[in-house]
Amino acid sequence: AMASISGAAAAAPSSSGASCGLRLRRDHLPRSSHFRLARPSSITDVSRSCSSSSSSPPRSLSSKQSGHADVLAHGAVDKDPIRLWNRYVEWLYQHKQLGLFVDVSRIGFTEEFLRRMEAPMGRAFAAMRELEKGAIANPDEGRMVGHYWLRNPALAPNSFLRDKIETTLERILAFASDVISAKIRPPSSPAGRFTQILSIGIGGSSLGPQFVAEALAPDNPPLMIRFIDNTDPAGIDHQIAQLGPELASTLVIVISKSGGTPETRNGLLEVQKAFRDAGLEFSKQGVAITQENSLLDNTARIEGWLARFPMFDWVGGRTSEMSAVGLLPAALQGIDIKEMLVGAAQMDEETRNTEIKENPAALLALCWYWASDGIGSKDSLLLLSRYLQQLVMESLGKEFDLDGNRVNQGLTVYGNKGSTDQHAYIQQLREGVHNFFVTFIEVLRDRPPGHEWELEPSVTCGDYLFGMLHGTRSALYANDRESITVTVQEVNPRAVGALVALYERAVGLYAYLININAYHQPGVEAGKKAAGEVLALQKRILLVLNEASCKDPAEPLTLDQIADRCHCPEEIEMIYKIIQHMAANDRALIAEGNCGSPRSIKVYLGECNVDDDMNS
Ligand SMILES: O=P(O)(O)OC[C@H]1O[C@H](O)[C@H](O)[C@@H](O)[C@@H]1O
Repeated sequence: AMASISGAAAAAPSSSGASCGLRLRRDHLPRSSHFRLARPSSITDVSRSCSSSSSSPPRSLSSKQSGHADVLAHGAVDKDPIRLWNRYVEWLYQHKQLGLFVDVSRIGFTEEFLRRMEAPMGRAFAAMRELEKGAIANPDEGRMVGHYWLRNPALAPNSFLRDKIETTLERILAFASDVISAKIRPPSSPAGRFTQILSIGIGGSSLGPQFVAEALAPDNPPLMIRFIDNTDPAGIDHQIAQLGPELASTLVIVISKSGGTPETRNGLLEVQKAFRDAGLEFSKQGVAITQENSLLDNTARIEGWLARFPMFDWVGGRTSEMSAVGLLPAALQGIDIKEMLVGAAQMDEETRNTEIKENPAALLALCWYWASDGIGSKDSLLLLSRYLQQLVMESLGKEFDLDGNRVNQGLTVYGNKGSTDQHAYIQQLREGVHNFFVTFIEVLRDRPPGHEWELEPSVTCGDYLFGMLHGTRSALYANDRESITVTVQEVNPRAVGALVALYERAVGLYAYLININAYHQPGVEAGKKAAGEVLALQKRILLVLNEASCKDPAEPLTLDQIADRCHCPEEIEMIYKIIQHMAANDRALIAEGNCGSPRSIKVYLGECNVDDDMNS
């Protein structure tokens, strides 16, 4: 199998037999540094199955931004095949134990660039060493950053943390084994065992498990997993409907580091209702993964759920794949989680190397720096791009640097898999806006041994995928589009662990190069806060409408009147949107007039609510 990533400045990984793409985009040149950026965006493309390769489209530059044209057009790349081959051989990185290769030869960095980067890279290595020793590497949240300890507990800064990591891992293994062997079983399952997992979580509490399930779960896992990672009622209903009577055999894993994320809470409440409706006892089938004493943890404890596993303050959501968040669901699907940890630990070891050429994460970080954007994709690695999207964009997309300067940093990541991208957006990558770089994730073994067959003389389905990846790589390069290629032998737990560790480290090093905090996400809060305000406004609207509807006769209100009585005339557009949404969902609210002419609308409630429970 193979995978590919395409883009201009950054890169992303993917795993076995399919292709997947990611794209990294930098919308602003790093003002904090004196290094010139080649291109402001990137794509990752990973491919593994016979169906494809992928990447995503680069950011288009406005005419104003095209002032960067001089930067973007930093020259045609070297196309002399023999010089390129020499460059390939000179820069090819190989991790012997892991069978993993990184090829940066198609990124056109120069010797001079590397010399200039030596000192900043040295500082990044030093900062990373401090981080691993337990420094407060996430300064404004005052937290340590300890995901590297998860795969090597001996590195944890004290024995208390070490014990916690080790005990949690033992508990995960024991619990998974007991569930699989039906020692732990649901009370009223016809199958007499758990056969399904329903995972409820969002962001870092879902993307890693989704990626790993897609990449590594066997075709017939001991427990099948499905995900609720949104607050979309139709999506939730769909998952529950698909489970049908198997709800009685479903282990529900609720994952939230904070334990208070509204989407996750909503998913839990919806699923608990489905359990009640089916006459099932949720607590006998529920598991929580969250920080100790969070709202979720307390709920699970008070309700006596089947099990609780900890998340640690010092592990960020987007780097939690090797914590209970990623390991418990994986173990329950029969995935060898110890192998994942070994792969990650081996990659960690290698990415501590201060010799840049021997450090694949440093190579990636430098390429991102040079090109400043990237993407990748594949089939079993399909979800790698989405996983990396959060890892890269939530870590690197920052308004301010560590010194408080406004820098508006970031790399945009998108991607898909294999030839899928070939048939979608490669056209633009090769010929359109030139502000990206691509990362191909190549998987050498495209089918398990004994299953190969030639669908035409001398050619397998996997050969096609291979041809598509390398054809795309060449065709892009011929048009000056740079790429990185990460190659793994096959998609197995060790390789997936290694890829996760590789990209975690590359993000960490790159963040130091551009002097930003990769471990906080202040920008995420703004949207959450605004969402809360929308819900509060909806409650106020309902109170105002109720008051008017209780008059005799009921008094229909225009949007202006509602806004006025809510004391927020500036929110009139949001009031219109809220009423439109409630009317579309038959919420006891009657809107007369034409939605296309909002000023004509008059609204009242179907009935006056005198018992005042709307106030509660
Ligand atoms: O795990 P939780 O606390 O529920 O958080 C889930 C997600 O919430 C926010 O969106 C954060 O920005 C993410 O980093 C996090 O992964």
